[in-house]
This record gives sequence, C-alpha cells and structure tokens, in this order.
Amino acid sequence: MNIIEVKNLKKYYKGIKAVDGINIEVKKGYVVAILGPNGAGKTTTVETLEGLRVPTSGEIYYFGEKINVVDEKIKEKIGVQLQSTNFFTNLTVHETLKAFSGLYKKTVDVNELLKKFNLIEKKKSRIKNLSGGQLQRVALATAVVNDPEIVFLDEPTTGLDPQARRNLWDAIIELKKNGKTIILTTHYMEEAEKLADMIYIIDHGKIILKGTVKELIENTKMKSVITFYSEKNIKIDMLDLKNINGFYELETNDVESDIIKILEYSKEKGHKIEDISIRKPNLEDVFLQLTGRTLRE
Ligand SMILES: Nc1ncnc2c1ncn2[C@@H]1O[C@H](COP(=O)(O)OP(=O)(O)OP(=O)(O)O)[C@@H](O)[C@H]1O
Repeated sequence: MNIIEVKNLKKYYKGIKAVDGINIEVKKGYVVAILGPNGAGKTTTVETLEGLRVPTSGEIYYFGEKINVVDEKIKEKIGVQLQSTNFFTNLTVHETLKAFSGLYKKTVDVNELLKKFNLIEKKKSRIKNLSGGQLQRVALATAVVNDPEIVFLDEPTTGLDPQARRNLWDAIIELKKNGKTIILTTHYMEEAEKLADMIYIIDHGKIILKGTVKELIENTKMKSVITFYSEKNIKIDMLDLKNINGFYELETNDVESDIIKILEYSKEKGHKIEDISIRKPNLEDVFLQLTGRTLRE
C-alpha cells in the first residue's frame, strides 16, 4: 500500500512555479529520496506534505485516504525535521527533547532517544555548545519524539563533515530498520544512493526521473569507463580502446568481462598494465545527462 500518494501537486508563488505538477508514491517502510539542486522545489514539496504550506492544486493521500488539510490526526503520525532547525540555543539537549515531546499525545521516552542517537553524554549540554553533527542528531531525535510512522528529513546532512554525515546515515538506516517510512530531501547523490529505495529526481519543480538507483542508471544507458596506463601499444580484439599518450580508456557495458580480457592480454603478451581504474556511472552523471548541469551548480 502507498502510505503517501501525491497527484499532480502544484505550488505556485508569484511568478514562480516552485512545484509544478508532481506525482510521488511512498510505500510503507521505504526510504524515498527527493534529489535535486538548490531551488528545485524539494522543501516546498515536503513542507506541503507536512501541512506547513498550502498547495495551489493537486491531491494528497495519506494512508489511502484523500486529505484536504494535514490535520492533528495525521500530524501525530508524522515526524518532521525542519531544514532551518531553530532550537532555543540556551536549552539543554534533554530540555529540548522534552519540549518537543510536549507537543504530542503519544511520545517515546526521552532517555531512550538520547541513547538511540548517541547523545547521552550531551544530555545536559546547551544547544549552542553542540557540534554540527550533534545538532543534526538532536534534530533527528526531535523528528521521532512522537514515534511517528513517517519521518520527513529535509536535507539532514547538509553542512556536515564526512564522518558526521556517515554517523547520521547510520542513524537513518536504524530508523528504517525499526519500520519507519522515511522521506528525505537531499542534493547529495551519495546520500540518495546510500539510503534510498526509491529516488525522485526533481528540477525546476518537476520530477524528471524516478526509480531505484539501478533503474535510474540503466535508464540513461550510460556506460562504465575502464582506464589504465601502459607503455606498450595495446590492441585487443573486439575492444574499442582509446589511447592518449599511453593512457587507455574503454567505454563498456560489461566491465567484468572486458577487464578479464585486458588482464589476460597483459599476461599473455607480458605487457605491463598500470593504474587500472573502473568508473561506473552514478546519479551525478544521470543528472548531468538529463539537465546539462551538476547537482551542486
Ligand atoms: N515562500 C516563498 N515565496 C516565494 N518563493 C518561494 C517561497 N518558498 C520557496 N520559493 C521559491 O520556490 C523555489 C523552490 O524552493 P524550495 O525551497 O522548495 O527549493 P529546494 O529544492 O528545497 O532548495 P534548497 O535545496 O535550496 O532548499 C525557489 O525558486 C524558491 O526561491
């Protein structure tokens, strides 16, 4: 069953079509990523689903039922981590989570949350004294304080260093393991690749492609590239090798079989081959091919 379904959703501001007729389906227990560059319409989309913005038109279904407003009943079942998380900087971590749990009927034990998000040691620290990674973990904890079925995460790792980002990914994977359905926005393709069961690529308010990572890459029919270096002149039957001053490049759809051919040739002829690398197409390439721009432009 689709836990959320969005049909032809539009949100227009004066002169700006922030969201321009998008369709999204979210299955229970899935992590769905909305991936797109700055200004693509990601925040507008999720905040409309959260009931924070009123759509211009379109239909939203929660748990199979069409809704007109995101009412209290739905708000009890969703958890929201806002992009611009404005906590009271003088409150402690514990006080912050307590304050958020006061907003809901059903809540989980705050100490459990502190444990779960590795914040026990920071329990009495003031928000203003936390690192970026710790702050994002508090934000994630506030999003599940009501034990929601669906968790919305708007660019949860923006601005974090790689280690803090990986820690947060682990926390998100843990939420999924606990059966939560997660909708996250991101402009990091690694994040979508790592976490998402289904990806919607959005640009200028429209979904330009959807699918699993594998489907998206296969869909665009992009090839992998094998590169290596050799001082010898290498010519292998059936392989269209490009040679630029000893740096060889091969575009291929069958990395495994072609790499074996190259290695067998090298062994047979005694021609030394160095610096072999394989580059498989990723979501950044998919986006570039579709739009002519990179995700971070
Ligand atoms: N309240 C508003 N009034 C007018 N225009 C808005 C408003 N909110 C967003 N927009 C515009 O709508 C477009 C989409 O913005 P949105 O914040 O949804 O994009 P985004 O993909 O979340 O970007 P980012 O990654 O920068 O957060 C942008 O052009 C933005 O300037």
